[in-house]
Amino acid sequence: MHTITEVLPYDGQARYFGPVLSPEASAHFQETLLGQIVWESDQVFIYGKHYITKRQVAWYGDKSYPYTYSKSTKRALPWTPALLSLKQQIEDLTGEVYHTCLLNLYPSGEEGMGWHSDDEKELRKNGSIASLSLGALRPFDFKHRASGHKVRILLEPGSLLEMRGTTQTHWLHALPKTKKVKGLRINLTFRQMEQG
Ligand SMILES: O=C(O)CCC(=O)C(=O)O
Ligand SMILES: [Fe+2]
Repeated sequence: MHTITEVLPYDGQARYFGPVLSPEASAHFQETLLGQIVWESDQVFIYGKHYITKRQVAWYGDKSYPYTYSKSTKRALPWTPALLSLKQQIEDLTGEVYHTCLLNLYPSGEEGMGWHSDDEKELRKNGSIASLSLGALRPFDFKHRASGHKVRILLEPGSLLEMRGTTQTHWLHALPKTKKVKGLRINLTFRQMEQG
C-alpha cells in the first residue's frame, strides 16, 4: 500500500502518493510515450511577445474536447493503449474517473512551468487532477494566493500527486527551472471535464 502525504496546510488538498510505478514500468511508459505521443511545441506570450517553448505538450481524452491555452485551441486526440493503461491504474489509486490528459515533456531542467492554477472553465470546478511524473526528479511548488505561503515538494520518478477540492481556487503551482537537472521529464495530468 501507499503512504499518502497531505502536502497543503489548508484551503485544498494535494495528496502525494510517492512512486506508484516501478522503475521498470516507468522506463517502459517513458519510452512508449516518447515514441507514440503526438508532441507539439507550446506557445507562450510574455509581455505581449510570442515565444515557442522547448517544452512540448499533447492533449488526449475520451472525446475530442477542445482545450484553449495561450490563445490557441487544441482538440483532444483519442487515448492510446499506454495512456488508457496509466489512466486505469491512476483511477484505481485515487478512486476518481478522468476524462482527459494533458502531457508535458521537459527536455531538461532548463524548461519549467510558471505559477498558475488549473481553473479553466472547461475543467470541473473543485474536481480532481492526478499528476503522474516520469523521468527526472523535479521540485514542485505551491503558493497560497492570499497569504503567499509556499510549500515545496519533490516529484519522484513514477510518482503520483493528486490535487483536489479547492486547491485550484486558493493555490498556484509551478515547476521551477533548475540547472541541476540534465535529464528529461514527462508529466501527465489526468483531468475531469465539466461536460464529462
Ligand atoms: O509538470 C508538472 O508537474 C506540472 C504540470 C502542470 O502544472 C500542468 O500541466 O498544468
Ligand atoms: Fe498545472
